[in-house]
Amino acid sequence: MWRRVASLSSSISSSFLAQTASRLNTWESLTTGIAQQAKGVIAPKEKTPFITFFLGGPGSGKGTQCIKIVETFGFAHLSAGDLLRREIASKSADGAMILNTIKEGKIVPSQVTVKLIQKEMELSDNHKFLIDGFPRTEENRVSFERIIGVEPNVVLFFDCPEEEMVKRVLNRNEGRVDDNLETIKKRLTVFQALSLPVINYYSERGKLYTIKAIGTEDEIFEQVRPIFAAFEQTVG
Ligand SMILES: Nc1ncnc2c1ncn2[C@@H]1O[C@H](COP(=O)(O)OP(=O)(O)O)[C@@H](O)[C@H]1O
Ligand SMILES: Nc1ccn([C@@H]2O[C@H](COP(=O)(O)OP(=O)(O)O)[C@@H](O)[C@H]2O)c(=O)n1
Ligand SMILES: [Mg+2]
Repeated sequence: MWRRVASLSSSISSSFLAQTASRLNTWESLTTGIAQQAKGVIAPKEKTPFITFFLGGPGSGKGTQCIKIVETFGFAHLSAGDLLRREIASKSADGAMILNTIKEGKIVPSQVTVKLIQKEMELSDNHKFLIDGFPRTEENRVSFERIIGVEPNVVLFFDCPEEEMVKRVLNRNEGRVDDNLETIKKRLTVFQALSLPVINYYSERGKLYTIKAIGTEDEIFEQVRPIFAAFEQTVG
């Protein structure tokens, strides 16, 4: 189980800690754990999380490359879109709202998406995360930082011409309600207006790696692989 502990990370939010602690049953068990570690009774097991955001327009190949990174480097893959679609399928209270938002090519309120990501991170045994299709807006970005309390280590941007993205999405064949020309056009507008500012934000902070997302899947992976290979020693 991936855990972050206050004494090991001052940046973690109190709500995240509280929820983590409740999964460990009580605050007492958490603080006892910290005390034991401090005394060297047990070796610390917690690893600092390593967070990667995969950004890019619809059909730019984010999900495809995530699968390759999982296979090669053992990351956990959290697709924001998949988590939202799972919520629709589970007929949860937010399901109808999420479905309408996706059909319209708009962005689901950040609170909803971040909570789903948070739950997956907490349940994961892994400490290395590929967060795919998130953050898609500045609101997404700020909400993640506020609720999860951490920033990404690395951000990848899959830069793909619109024409190619449209072609790929129309051929995707996964039965998605948003893989039609009308919704794709809306999604591309949303991407330009709301997602590009997030990409620029990470570029200004020196965290962005731009991938030329044209070519075969393997050719694109040859751009992606060295980024992760370079971090492999430090990530663990
Ligand atoms: N390099 C590529 N060349 C051609 N088609 C691709 C490439 N990478 C992915 N695809 C296909 O394009 C579609 C969209 O890819 P996907 O990984 O789902 O993109 P995203 O998650 O960015 O929307 C899928 O059908 C996928 O198989
Ligand atoms: N951070 C996110 C990610 C996806 N979504 C919604 O889910 C849809 C599908 O996202 P996705 O990541 O599966 O899409 P692709 O880029 O893989 O085509 C988006 O168009 C949004 O409607 C969202 O609202 N917020
Ligand atoms: Mg995808």
